[in-house]
Order: sequence, then structure tokens, then C-alpha cells
Amino acid sequence: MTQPTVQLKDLNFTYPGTTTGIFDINLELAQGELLAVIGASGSGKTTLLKAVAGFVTPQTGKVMINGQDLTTARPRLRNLGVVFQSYALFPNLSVWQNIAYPLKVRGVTAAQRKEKAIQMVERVGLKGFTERRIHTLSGGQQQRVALGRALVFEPQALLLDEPLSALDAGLRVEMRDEIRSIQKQQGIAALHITHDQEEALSMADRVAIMEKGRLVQIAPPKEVYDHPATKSIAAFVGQANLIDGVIKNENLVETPIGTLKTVAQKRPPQSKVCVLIRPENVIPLPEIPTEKGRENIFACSVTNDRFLGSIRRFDAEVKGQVITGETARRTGMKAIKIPEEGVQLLDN
Ligand SMILES: Nc1ncnc2c1ncn2[C@@H]1O[C@H](COP(=O)(O)OP(=O)(O)OP(=O)(O)O)[C@@H](O)[C@H]1O
Repeated sequence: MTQPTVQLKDLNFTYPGTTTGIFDINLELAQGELLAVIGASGSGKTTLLKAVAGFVTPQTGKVMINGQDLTTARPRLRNLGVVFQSYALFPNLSVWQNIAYPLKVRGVTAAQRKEKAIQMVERVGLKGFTERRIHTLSGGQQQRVALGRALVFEPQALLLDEPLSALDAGLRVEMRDEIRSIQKQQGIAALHITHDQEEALSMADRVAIMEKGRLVQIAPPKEVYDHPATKSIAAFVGQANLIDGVIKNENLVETPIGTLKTVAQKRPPQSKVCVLIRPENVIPLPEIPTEKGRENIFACSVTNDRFLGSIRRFDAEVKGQVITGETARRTGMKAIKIPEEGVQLLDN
């Protein structure tokens, strides 16, 4: 197995005089991997990034970068490219001069740094803007400069702290693809901090979820979404209907909306569970089917119906319980169907 680029071992850091920080962090960032760290505000994402970057020094544990123990090394010596939410660019310098700056502080000759900076200007899609001053650029263009500046000195890894949160929605989506493609092209490992779970799911090779300073699940995006380790992760990642249930047998679970068929599972009868149903698994039916024996179909009344362009998000009330669904269909509905594969069981 190839050596991980960044390896965090049993890392603990508490802010002086507080009980907040990050606890028991174990994480490996493979070469070329983009790992997104998500979590609620205050869960410790930025603190984790600061520990990797060297802006805080953990009380215990190790930060290894390409096999070297850099736990207490100064930030500069770690050779990591960092992009923050606020771009922190030099307003009085041009695009290429901003990008060339890290090369200047590293003692690269003037001719070489101009050549490298101009190559990077093109790589981040700013050809034609080389001589422009920073204040004449849009937010997205400034973010490209920040990315170029973080990559120009061929860092060991890239640390991105909410790099897109200052951009408007459309540009944010465009820049996701852009950052991803530049990161892949460069073959560089990246730790991407974001509070935007959609951004994390769409960009990352793996997603790490933080809660109260701890990593609670690390897995590929699809696995985190389809098989969240806990109820709180299910609620945090994507939209979720979470209802209480009691296991009846290996295929059935009793819930407030009625008996739900599930795929075969091994929990013993009477176990209390949390039932997770994602909105896309709530299928609207225009009529209540008359035939008997129809499983997982429930008569409902629609209490809210939101038009979101390509889809509708609706609230269907079934026996006093609201189940949110999403559909591209435009027709009315009298019942919902929840396929058994769409019924996930989590510990309660
Ligand atoms: N310098 C500091 N001194 C004391 N406590 C701090 C300091 N910086 C952050 N904290 C606390 O540490 C916890 C984690 O903060 P951190 O900034 O890492 O969270 P975050 O997940 O990045 O949040 P956000 O999404 O809001 O940026 C919070 O409770 C915060 O109040």
C-alpha cells in the first residue's frame, strides 16, 4: 500500500482554558484523494485543519505528512497549500504577482517565478487576466487566484477551508467542478472543510463527519448517504425522514404510519430502531390501490407541496406523521409508496 500523504494519529487538541477542541482524531489522506470534512457549526472542522496546517499544536497525537512527523513543525515548514474562505490576496499586486508570492518567499529567482506563476494562471482558468489587479476581479476569479497561489509551489497537500462559501450559489457549483478537476490534474491530496453537505457529497472521494470535536464516520459519499452510521448523521447528510420503529420480524417493522416491509435484517423482534426513509424513496401514487395485500402503501393527505423547479418536495401526512418526499411528477397524490429497499434501520 502506498504511504498516505497526511496521517493523523490519536490527535487531541483542547483550546487553552476550555473543554472544546478535537478529540481522538485518526485519519489518513491517500495520495491524490479529496477528503471532505463536514459537520455542524462549531463541530471542530477548522480546528482539525489548523492542526494539520500547524496553526495549533495538538497536546497529544501525531501529524505525519508524507511519512515525516511534523506535529510541532511551524506552518511554513509543512509545505502545504492553504485556501481560506477569505482569499487574503494582496490587493495592490497583479494576478500573477499574487500567485508568484509563495515562490518569492521560498527564494525562487524572479525569472523562474514569473514563468511558473504564468503557467499556474492558465491552469486555474485566468488566461488573459495575468496583469489584472485583484480588486477588479469577481469573487470566483479571486478564488481561482487563491487556488493558484496555494498550488504554485507544489505543496505536499492542499487544505481548503470553506473556499466556496463567499460565492453565490451558481458560481459555487461551477467552482466545485473546477477545484475538483484541478486537484485531480495535479494529483494532489486535499482536505476540504465545508458545512455544505451537498458540496462534500459531490466533490469528495471520501467524506468525514465531525460531531463535537470527534470524527463519527468516514466513508465514500454514497455510503455515508445510504448507510449513515447514526441517526444524527442521517439527519445531517441530505434530507431524512426519521421515525421510531419496533422490529416485528426479519422483514417487518412497526411504525406510527403502519407496518413497513424491509429487506431481510438480523435485529431481534421487539428491538427499538430508528427508521430512515430518504425523500426520493417516498413515491407518490395518484390513487389508493384497491387490491388487498399491497405492502408499504399508505393513504395520505398532502399538507405542503413546494415547487423546486425540476422536482417537488411534498409533505404527506400519514396517521398524524409527516413524511417528506421528492418527485419529478406533477400529478396529485392520494397515497405514498415506500419500496422496501428504501427503508433503512438505524440504532435508536
Ligand atoms: N481560539 C479559540 N479559543 C477557544 N475556543 C475556540 C477557538 N477557536 C474555536 N473555538 C471553539 O472550538 C470549537 C470548534 O470550532 P471550529 O472553528 O473548529 O468549528 P467549525 O466546525 O469549523 O465551525 P464553523 O463551521 O462555524 O466554522 C467551537 O466550539 C469554537 O467556539
